Amino acid sequence: MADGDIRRGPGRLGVPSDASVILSDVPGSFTWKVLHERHPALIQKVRDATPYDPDRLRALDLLLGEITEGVIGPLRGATHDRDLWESWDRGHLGRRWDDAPFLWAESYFYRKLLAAVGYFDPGPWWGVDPFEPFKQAELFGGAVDDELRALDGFSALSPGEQAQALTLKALWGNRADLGFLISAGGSGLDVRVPGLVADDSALVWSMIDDLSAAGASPAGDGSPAGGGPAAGDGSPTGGASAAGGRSSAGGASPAGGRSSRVCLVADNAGNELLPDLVLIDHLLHARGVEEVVLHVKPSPYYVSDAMMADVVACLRRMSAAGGRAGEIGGRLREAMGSGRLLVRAHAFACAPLPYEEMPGDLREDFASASLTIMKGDLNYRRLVGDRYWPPTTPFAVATEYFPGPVAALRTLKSEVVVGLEAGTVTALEASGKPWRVSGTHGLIQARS
Ligand SMILES: O=P(O)(O)OC[C@@]1(O)O[C@H](CO)[C@@H](O)[C@@H]1O
Repeated sequence: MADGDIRRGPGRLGVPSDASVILSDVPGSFTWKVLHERHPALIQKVRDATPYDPDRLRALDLLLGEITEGVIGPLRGATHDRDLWESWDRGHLGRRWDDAPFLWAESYFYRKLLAAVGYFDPGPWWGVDPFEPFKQAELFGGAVDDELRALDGFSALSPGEQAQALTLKALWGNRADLGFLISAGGSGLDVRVPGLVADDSALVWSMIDDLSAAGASPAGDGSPAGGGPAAGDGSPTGGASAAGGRSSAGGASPAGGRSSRVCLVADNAGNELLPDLVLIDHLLHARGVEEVVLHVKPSPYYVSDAMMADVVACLRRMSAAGGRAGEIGGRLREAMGSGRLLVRAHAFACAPLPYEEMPGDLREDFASASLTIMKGDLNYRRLVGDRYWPPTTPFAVATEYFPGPVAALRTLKSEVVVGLEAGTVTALEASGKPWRVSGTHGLIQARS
């Protein structure tokens, strides 16, 4: 494929021709720095965090050499996902890392890092998560203690305030991104800007309320469960048992034949996954949603991306915290046991491709959901396409291909953005701040 073709990417309905695919080939640019500064720093951190043997250390050195001076090399040896990666290659093997799409190059880097540490190889390093030390430190840090304790005051909020608080916790939890923090350095991220650059939260909650209203109340008393962020029961402890929610919502078909089912596509573990789980509990327990499917990564990815092991660790952490956090953790365990909370780890979750290219089974999963909530920056890039979109391109146009209602909760940590008002773009540009990539700004976007 010629360079021009890589930039243009596959054609898309409704995509302006100037929305070129983001590469990393401009020295000093944000994407170039991710490949040339963040990834080498991460290799060093991984080396320091785990006492690897000489073979693993040599492999990490080779990877460092490849990403700094070499071209994109193939996966070596017999690996379980060779066929997958062959199908995901778009002619980038053998090219310079900088010349592949940024999304492709980053994803493949994480796969090669797992190869270097022997994560998939039979032997002593099989299944040893190179990012586990960082995730553990975060999960057992004081910030998580504070967040879990804060749940105790939650029931004092009005239902509308609860809806707002849950959404914002889940949104800003996305700042807990250990890969991004490597670039941010010891001082951490700059202070967040509270006003969102786009805020479709009212639409999100009205979609959720539609689901609830189509069934009976989660309390099983026949009263409507939703009514917007400011209506309904809303209390995480005030609803019915799991069985009550299931029977009430199960008979209805709120969205043209869809069942009351929400997919949440998780991003980071720890301080992001915890509020996601609290939100899920709220949907199941207080909003009458029948079933939630939580999508996680099948293997370590982008440092802190959540896997099944992280879901289990968060539930244990909640239970151990006691109080309201413990209650929520207990209900979520029950929901997992009864099948109302399903966890999926689809291979495509670690694919270097936009969701537009998702396989049929994943498409069906999202198509059968009344709402899919995409968390985080990488999911956003994959949802709308990792391109230099004109920022006023409507979110609905960029997600037109998606097989069902979809919402995005994201802090801005990369260059792509759509769905902004022209005035908002003007004001953000006038600020002179790196608002697209600093992790200080957030958005909630949705289309029904
Ligand atoms: O998906 P997340 O955790 O919100 O962010 C992933 C991320 O750290 O990686 C990319 C740059 O390397 C950006 O999309 C973003 O900064």
